[in-house]
Amino acid sequence: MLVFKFGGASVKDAAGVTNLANVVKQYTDQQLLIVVSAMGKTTNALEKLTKAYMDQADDMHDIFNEIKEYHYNILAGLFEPGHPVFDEVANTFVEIDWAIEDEPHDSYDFVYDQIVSIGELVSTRIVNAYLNKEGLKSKWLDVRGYVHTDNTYREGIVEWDKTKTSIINDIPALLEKGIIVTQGFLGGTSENFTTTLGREGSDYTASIFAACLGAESVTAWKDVPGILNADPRYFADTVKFDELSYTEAIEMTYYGASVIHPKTIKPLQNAKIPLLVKPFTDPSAAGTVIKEDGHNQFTKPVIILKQNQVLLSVSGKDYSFITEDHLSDVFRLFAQNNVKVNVMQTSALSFSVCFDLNEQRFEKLLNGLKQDFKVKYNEGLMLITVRHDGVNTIKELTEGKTILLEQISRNTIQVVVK
Ligand SMILES: Nc1ncnc2c1ncn2[C@@H]1O[C@H](COP(=O)(O)OP(=O)(O)O)[C@@H](O)[C@H]1O
Ligand SMILES: N[C@@H](CC(=O)OP(=O)(O)O)C(=O)O
Repeated sequence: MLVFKFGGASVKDAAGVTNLANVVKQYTDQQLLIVVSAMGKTTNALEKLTKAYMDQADDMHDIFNEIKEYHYNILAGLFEPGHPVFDEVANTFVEIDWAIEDEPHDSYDFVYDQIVSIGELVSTRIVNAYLNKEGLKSKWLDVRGYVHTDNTYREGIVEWDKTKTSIINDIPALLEKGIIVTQGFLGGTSENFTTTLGREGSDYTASIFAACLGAESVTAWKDVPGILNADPRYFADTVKFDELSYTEAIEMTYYGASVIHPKTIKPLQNAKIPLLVKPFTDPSAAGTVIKEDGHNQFTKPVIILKQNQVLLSVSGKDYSFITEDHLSDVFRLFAQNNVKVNVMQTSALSFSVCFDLNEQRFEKLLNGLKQDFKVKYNEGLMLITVRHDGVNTIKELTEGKTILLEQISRNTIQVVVK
């Protein structure tokens, strides 16, 4: 059996959904499980809605109406009026109406997951209905009953044993009957609350299903020809990798290559399942194959840019040396607030850490750190990572910029710049 993952870009409009169905039609001789993300930039819009609701902002209903409007336009491009999918989508949106009628709950991350998850619940309703309309036998599956997580909202940790048991118990028999369409990015807790797996986590969902089912391969259908040496949004002369090893792919995604979610590769590597990254605009193209013996050929350095970084330095209030005790206090606060470190550096009197900005978590982290340390920080920075022979590339990329932190290892150069 095959696992397909279609991301937001592939289903951003009615033409995208039609294209998805055309791709799927080429694989009707195979058992298929299809993981779908929210349409276009819906997750960003739902994040905005969550913030507006938590702040009880005046534009809360306008933001929500825009999200509904966007989906109803796509529906209108795909179905005749009166098709049952209109009601299915409306009923799914009603869950947000109910949620935002009440006073905001204390936990931002909990509310976030209950609201933001609607993006995938709606997109999969639309895709599933369209596949059926096109004569492809498919079934909508609520992923929250299969991908079980703990209750770390916005970053659900998958409970693998329980997840594997649920998937193996039901999915093979369902696949015998037809295609399965399910939501990426979502999980469910033991109390039946919705969690999300971290932004762009739908790739990870595909890998979870593939690993549990022993799939032949996973294909992530993207708006790029495959994995390139750099993000084509920022660099003109990119080259595509025909093959990559799991290890190189893990390193690239760990440093922030946003084409694949960082948690995706490991389960596939453990189960020896190849990951294909292919363009949804040209389904017969080879794309990139990530596999155990994937041959890494670096004709150009790999470049990874991470925007919206914070560089924070802590030092003792009494100018004392930074000791292991201090570091353990600092790391405890990072772990408690779910802030992941991208780069760190220690000197005698201070400890510097670079991480992605998440406003709510950052505020809590700062409050904690300020109890015991002097804290300085810069926001709005960029982390540049260059791998494989990147000395000249890093020089070019940092020209005219202020370097605030630099770290060099055998294969990798990282700089934080303003
Ligand atoms: N090294 C890279 N190779 C290819 N694409 C990359 C790379 N780094 C970043 N990207 C970006 O990743 C995007 C595709 O990933 P993503 O947007 O997460 O896809 P989707 O959400 O549709 O699954 C591309 O449009 C591209 O801008
Ligand atoms: N919709 C979620 C999950 C996801 O993976 O999306 P995409 O496949 O479009 O990156 C997000 O935007 O974070």
